[in-house]
Formats: sequence, C-alpha cells, structure tokens
Amino acid sequence: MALSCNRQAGATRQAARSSRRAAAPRPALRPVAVAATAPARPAASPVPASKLIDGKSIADTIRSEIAAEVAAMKQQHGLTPGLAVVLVGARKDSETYVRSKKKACAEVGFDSYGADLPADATEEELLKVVEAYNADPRIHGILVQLPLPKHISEKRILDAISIEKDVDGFHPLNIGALAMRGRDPLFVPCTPKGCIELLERMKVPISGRRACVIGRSNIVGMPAALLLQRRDATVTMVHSKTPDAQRICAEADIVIAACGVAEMVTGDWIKPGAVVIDVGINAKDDPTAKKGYRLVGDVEFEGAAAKASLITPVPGGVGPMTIAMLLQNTFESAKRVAEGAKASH
Ligand SMILES: NC(=O)C1=CN([C@@H]2O[C@H](COP(=O)(O)OP(=O)(O)OC[C@H]3O[C@@H](n4cnc5c(N)ncnc54)[C@H](OP(=O)(O)O)[C@@H]3O)[C@@H](O)[C@H]2O)C=CC1
Ligand SMILES: Nc1nc(=O)c2c([nH]1)NC[C@@H]1CN(c3ccc(C(=O)N[C@@H](CCC(=O)O)C(=O)O)cc3)C=[N+]21
Ligand SMILES: [Mg+2]
Repeated sequence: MALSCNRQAGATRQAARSSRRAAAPRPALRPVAVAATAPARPAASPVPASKLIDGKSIADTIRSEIAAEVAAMKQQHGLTPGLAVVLVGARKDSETYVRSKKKACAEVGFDSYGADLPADATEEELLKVVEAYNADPRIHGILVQLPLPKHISEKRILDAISIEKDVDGFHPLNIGALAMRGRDPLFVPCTPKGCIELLERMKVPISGRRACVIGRSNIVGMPAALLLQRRDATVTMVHSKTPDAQRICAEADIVIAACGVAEMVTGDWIKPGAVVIDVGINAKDDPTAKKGYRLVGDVEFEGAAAKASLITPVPGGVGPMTIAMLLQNTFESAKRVAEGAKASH
C-alpha cells in the first residue's frame, strides 16, 4: 500500500502549472474574426452555442471562487482543507478520475492525500485506511473511488466513513437526511449536486416543473430525484423496468439522464423546450478519434439538442461539475472545523 501526500513537490508543481494557465491570455472576443477561422464547435454541428450549458466553464468559475476562499481560510484560521482519495486496484478510468481529483485539489490550494491499494487488498485493510483517515485531523474529506473490487463490500466501506468527512454524500445518514423534509444532510452527492447547480446558474426554474430522472442509482439518479423534489419539482424516476420511459420523459420540462446506456435518450424522448442534463459518460468507438474512441453521454446529443432549450454536452457538462462539487463539499467540511461548528445531525 502506498500512502502519499502531495503537500511538497506535487502541490508546488501543480500550483505553478495552474498559475501559468491562469496567466495565459484568453483570446479576445472578436466574433467575426474568430468565426471565420475557429468556430466554437465543429461546423458540422447544428447546435447553437446559446443552447449549450457550459459545465466546464461554470466549474472553472466555482473552482476559482473556492481558491479565493481557501486563501482566506489559510490566513484567518491557518487551516488548509485536506481531501483523501482512496483507490483500490488499477482500473484505467478510476486512475484517471483519481488523478484529476488530486490535481483539482492542488489547484484550489487543498492538500490531497492518497492511498493506492492493490486489487487484492482485503476489506479489513481498506477499513484500516478509512479509519486512519477518519481519525486524521488534517483530512476533511474522504473519497473511496467506486466501483470497488467484487470481494469488498461497498456498503461496509461506505458506512465506515465518518459522516463529517463523507464528501461524496454516500453515507446512509446523509442520504436519509436528504430524503426527509425538515432535515439537511451534511453533504449532498457531488454529481446530482452539480446537476442542480447547473440548472440554478442557468436560471432554469425548478419549482412546479415536471422532471424526469432516468436511472435510480444510489450515487446519481436517486439523489438527483430527491434534490429536484426538495426544490418543488414534480419528479418521475424511470429505470430499466419502466415499460414506457420514453413517453414519461417526453412530458418533462427537466430531464436528468443517468442510465449508463450510450445515447439512449434520443430527440423523441424530449419535449420541445425542455432542459436536458446528460450525466452519462460512455466510450464510443471512433476510428477518427486520437484514442480510437470518444466520450458520449446517455443522450443522443444532436437529436436531443434540436428539441431542447438547453442541454449539457459530454464531455464538458456534468463531469467537471462533479469535481467542482467535491471541492465545494471538502471546503465546507473544513469550514465547519474552522468555525468549530458542531455537526448537526
Ligand atoms: N459525469 C459524472 O460525474 C458521472 C457520470 N456517471 C455516468 O452516469 C451514468 C449513470 O451512472 P450510475 O448511476 O452509476 O449507473 P448505474 O449503472 O449504477 O445505474 C443506472 C441506472 O439506469 C437504469 N437503466 C439502465 N438501463 C436503462 C434503460 N434501458 N432505461 C431506463 N433506465 C435504465 C438502471 O435501472 P435499474 O435500477 O432497474 O437497474 C439504473 O437505475 C453512467 O453513464 C456513468 O458513467 C456516473 C457518475 C458520475
Ligand atoms: N466515490 C466516487 N465518487 C465519485 O464521484 C465517482 C466515483 N466514485 N466513481 C466514478 C464516478 C465517475 N465520476 C466522474 C467524475 C468526473 C468526470 C469528468 O470530469 N468528466 C469529464 C471528462 C473526463 C474525460 O475526459 O475522461 C467531462 O465529462 O467533461 C467524469 C466522471 C465520479 N465518480
Ligand atoms: Mg454504478
């Protein structure tokens, strides 16, 4: 097992890289010249920019807001938020996500800690790591990257994470509070929280609207539906046993697609003018792409965009928001410590 911390060389290197990036001049907004040489999207795409929800750019804004708050926290309280990311095994996609989470931490000024366990690590070994992080005052958030290898009980591991450090928001006590009126969870799961944040920043009204959530997983669909309901939407969840999912979806003003089936939601599923949030991340073979594949969502983008008033792209939609919300949750956790606030459950 390798326990590591990026405080020294890693953090400095990342900070240097991010400040270089921040210093790089942005191209001036000159529509005529720009449009003539470099259209914002490929010319083949009929989707106008005014329909796009730019998750990447909204996430960048949130990250710079957090960076400023972290600097103030360091000054006022001498406290640096710390996030621990635990990876078991070596799935390529998980390694990529964990890397981008640690990089995002460094860029906003957090310390990040990591444990990389081999794929054959035992449940007991993983529990020991979680317990060490629960007890470590430098750490305000613990994320155990999912999925875990089959021989380890996700339930047992997620239940072991201290709810005060459960920045993924997956602990049953946090989910339970999310489901109940008059209660507030300590943390809301990052991906659904990011979906709502996109709707709010785009000024999409939620109260009184019909919403359809496609998928009911513990980490995306179910908490997304709870969040919409808390904002007074009338929510229908559809799943793999729903016979008429398309008809139900076509009545919705807001669609959150999280079914894990590439491009399943076509234009026929979308009511004219609806707002479409595509959570899906799927690799699709594409011989013209550098890696031989490209990422597509659970929504067939161009067909759905033709009907929608607003739509998130993949990549560049919900994904970057998930990471921004993870940073936000970790910051909030550190702030509770800084302010000595007792966790309210
Ligand atoms: N952008 C991001 O930050 C993140 C993206 N993702 C992506 O979001 C998607 C969903 O992830 P996750 O929730 O973990 O996936 P899961 O596989 O855990 O859940 C998928 C859900 O979709 C339902 N479903 C499957 N097939 C259909 C169908 N044909 N019609 C209707 N519903 C269906 C399933 O139904 P049932 O319950 O009956 O099995 C299940 O509830 C994936 O593409 C994943 O890669 C996930 C996490 C974060
Ligand atoms: N404990 C835990 N918490 C998670 O939050 C969690 C997890 N396990 N397991 C896997 C899923 C998936 N997930 C994503 C995060 C960021 C992007 C993301 O940044 N996507 C970019 C592109 C990424 C790329 O290019 O590969 C985008 O959509 O633009 C995607 C997916 C978090 N998850
Ligand atoms: Mg899953």
